[in-house]
Amino acid sequence: MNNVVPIYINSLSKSFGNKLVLNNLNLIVEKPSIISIVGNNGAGKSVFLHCMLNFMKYDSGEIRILNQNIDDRIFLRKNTAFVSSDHQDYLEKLTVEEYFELLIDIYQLPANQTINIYHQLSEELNITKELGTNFSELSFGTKKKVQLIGAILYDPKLLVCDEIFEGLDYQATEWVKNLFKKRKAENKTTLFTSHILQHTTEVADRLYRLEGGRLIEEYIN
Ligand SMILES: Nc1ncnc2c1ncn2[C@@H]1O[C@H](COP(=O)(O)OP(=O)(O)OP(=O)(O)O)[C@@H](O)[C@H]1O
Repeated sequence: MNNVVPIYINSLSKSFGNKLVLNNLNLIVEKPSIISIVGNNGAGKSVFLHCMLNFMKYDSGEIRILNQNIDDRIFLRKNTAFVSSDHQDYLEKLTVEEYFELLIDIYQLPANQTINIYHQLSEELNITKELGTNFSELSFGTKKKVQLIGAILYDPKLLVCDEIFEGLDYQATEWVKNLFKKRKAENKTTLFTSHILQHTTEVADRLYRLEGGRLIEEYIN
């Protein structure tokens, strides 16, 4: 029996000064699935994802990912991946290939096999020419592709993507949707934010709107 709850968030609050961004927000994802969050600019989607993955401090609430409290940051980093909407500070000065090599070391992945996989994925996503380029010099969409490939290499149980479809071409968009579905078939959870409702409704099992600092479930036809 699978008792692992991918996401459990109870009464999460976060403010900046006197500006309350997350207001007793709750989210329970009880089984591997594809979850989407939409919301207006400034609604708090990115702040929510950063708190959830312990990249940002929050004021109060309880967050458990895959049954573990997020204070266990090593567990969190091993079992989750974050594809940010624009940059990843620690990546900026690495080339794409250096980043993938670093992941092989950190996650103790089988080197030859993983090198073959990232070359294959780089071809599929049309970024082979960028393997020697510094992350900071890549285009918006390419940065997302690189982070996605990095995530696939260590195959986390929870993949979190911020504004994933923005900046991706048609082919990459379809590729990402297939990736999310494949992950679900393998009992892994994906949570993504997006402004593009069409992609959201095509792929998500559950859709939430972040509004007034809380998540409100919307129904997908
Ligand atoms: N480090 C920070 N310091 C102060 N305010 C912040 C900080 N980060 C975010 N905010 C504020 O929190 C609110 C939510 O921002 P957030 O980036 O989470 O919105 P979002 O829903 O992701 O928006 P978008 O769709 O435009 O990306 C905004 O009002 C923003 O100005």
